[in-house]
Parts: sequence; C-alpha cells; structure tokens
Amino acid sequence: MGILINPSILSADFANLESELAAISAADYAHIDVMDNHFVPNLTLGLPIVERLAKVSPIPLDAHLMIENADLHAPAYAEAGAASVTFHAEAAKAPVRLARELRSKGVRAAIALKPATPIEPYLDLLGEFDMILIMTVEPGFGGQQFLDVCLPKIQRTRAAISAANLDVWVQVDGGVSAKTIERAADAGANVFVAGSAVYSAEKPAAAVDELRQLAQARCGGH
Ligand SMILES: O=C(CO)[C@H](O)[C@H](O)COP(=O)(O)O
Repeated sequence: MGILINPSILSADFANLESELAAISAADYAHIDVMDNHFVPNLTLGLPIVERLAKVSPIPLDAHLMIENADLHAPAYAEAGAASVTFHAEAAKAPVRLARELRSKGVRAAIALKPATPIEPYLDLLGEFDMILIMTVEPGFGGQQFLDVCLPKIQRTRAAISAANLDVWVQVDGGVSAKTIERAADAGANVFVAGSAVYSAEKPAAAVDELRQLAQARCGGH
C-alpha cells in the first residue's frame, strides 16, 4: 500500500489559497478542513470555496467534514469536486448508507473517528469505506500535540484491514510532523495529514518530501 502525504490547508494563508495549493503540488491530496462551528468550535470554509479550490488545485482534494448532520450535507461535497469525502462517525446517523451514496457519486468515502471514539463498532463494516481517519488530536484546531494514546487504535484498525484482506487506507490527522510520523507509520497508517508541519516550513515542498521519506522508510509491511 502506498504512502500518501496530504497537507492540511488549515495552516495555509486563507487569503492566498490558490498559491498555497500550488506550493504543495508534489503532495498527494490537499486536505480541506471544513468546520461548521457546531461539530467543532471553529469555523473555516464550506461548499462554494471547496468548489473553487477543486477547480484551481493541482492535486485532488481530500475534504474532511467536521460538520453536524453529515448524512444531509456530505454528498454535496462530492458534487463540488472533492475526490475524497470524509465524514465523522459521531455526526452520521447512517454511515454505511452515506458511504454508499458518496461512492455512487464517484468519490472515495471515508469515516473519521475522534480520539475517544472506538473503532470496534466499525470493524465489520471496514469494506464499506475507502479510508478510515483516526484523529490524533481533538478536531477543531491545527498546531496541537500528537496524541500517542491513539496509536493502539491505529494498530487495531490496520490489523483488522489486513486480516480481512481489504484495500482500505488508514489516515492520521493531527500533530503529524517529522517527530511523530514514524510512530504513526509503525502503527499502520499510510495516509498522513500535516498542517503546521508543512505550512510553517520555509519550503512546504521540502517538508512534504521529508515526511514522505520518513514514512516510506517505516511502511514496508502495509
Ligand atoms: O483536522 C484538523 C484539525 O481538526 C487538521 O487537519 C489538523 O489538526 C492538521 O493540523 P496540524 O498538522 O497542525 O495538527
């Protein structure tokens, strides 16, 4: 399974998003944090901006919806041009139905779990998703510290995916940096979201390369 580095534009300059996306053209997906000020105590951007970003981005968009009522709102992000749409388990009433609806629109469907949400209720459903996002911070803000307590959940998720012989990606988001990415890779993640570690770097493209090399050196087994 390949390694993917998805910089989060949460730490980018919101007044210059087109050039901020150009700066990460060597990454795999641009991670777009959609926050509604209800599911999380922060407000970022919504559908019209995602629609524009999808048109100008040199790489596909990975939309991470930190919004309530995901069943109702998530499909519109697929129609807006995101290549991958992630909704939160805590915000979806019918996650399997929603994932099937997203896939029917031709996008990758992913489910996200906050640090206190267990993977166990979803273990028999893994094949319904293209990716599982294990949050390694409480969602809402960039620049937080990576939560090592989430590593066992990443391990259990990867073990279940391997045991079922599924091709499901495991994404980590929150506090991912050159200091923490190896631990996440060792635990079984293969998709890495990094906001501040990329956009606070003098050269975002070099930061993407460094993260990729560190993860690739550890991800031989998955
Ligand atoms: O989903 C998020 C916050 O809810 C962000 O994607 C995440 O925190 C990235 O920022 P950083 O790498 O600075 O932690």
